[in-house]
Amino acid sequence: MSDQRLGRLYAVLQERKSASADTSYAASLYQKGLNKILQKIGEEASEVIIAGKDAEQSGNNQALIYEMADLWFHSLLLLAARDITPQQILDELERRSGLSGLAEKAARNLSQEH
Ligand SMILES: N=c1c2ncn([C@@H]3O[C@H](COP(=O)(O)OP(=O)(O)OP(=O)(O)O)[C@@H](O)[C@H]3O)c2ncn1[C@@H]1O[C@H](COP(=O)(O)O)[C@@H](O)[C@H]1O
Repeated sequence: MSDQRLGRLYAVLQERKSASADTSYAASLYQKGLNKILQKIGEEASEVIIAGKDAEQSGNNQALIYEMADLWFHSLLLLAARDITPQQILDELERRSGLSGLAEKAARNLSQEH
């Protein structure tokens, strides 16, 4: 299943914390700091939006798949930088399963009022 592959990539990204920025893209971003990683996520999210609109117009999803992979990669890098495991995100999604998105949103709004 794909989440095993995400887990393997996450493990590589953890290892890259001690790698040289000259040989590792992940290491180069860690060394630039969290703000740089967050900036990359913003850029990749913008590229996903553009690719999503293009996919709707052209009927071709290829560029959207490519840009989404970049966004997932940089999101995994952020998780690794903060020592959050992919499993913790899957657990949060699991916690929400069986609950309508509308009901979940109502519960969120209630908890923000308190
Ligand atoms: N899956 C990826 C992956 N996806 C995207 N990218 C990089 O993410 C960058 C995003 O694209 P941009 O167009 O924004 O790149 P850019 O213009 O070079 O970036 P900036 O100079 O603007 O920062 C590119 O440099 C891609 O190579 C990735 N880099 C590495 N991996 C994997 O991560 C692991 C660790 O990689 P290293 O740290 O490089 O060893 C390896 O298993 C790699 O396969």
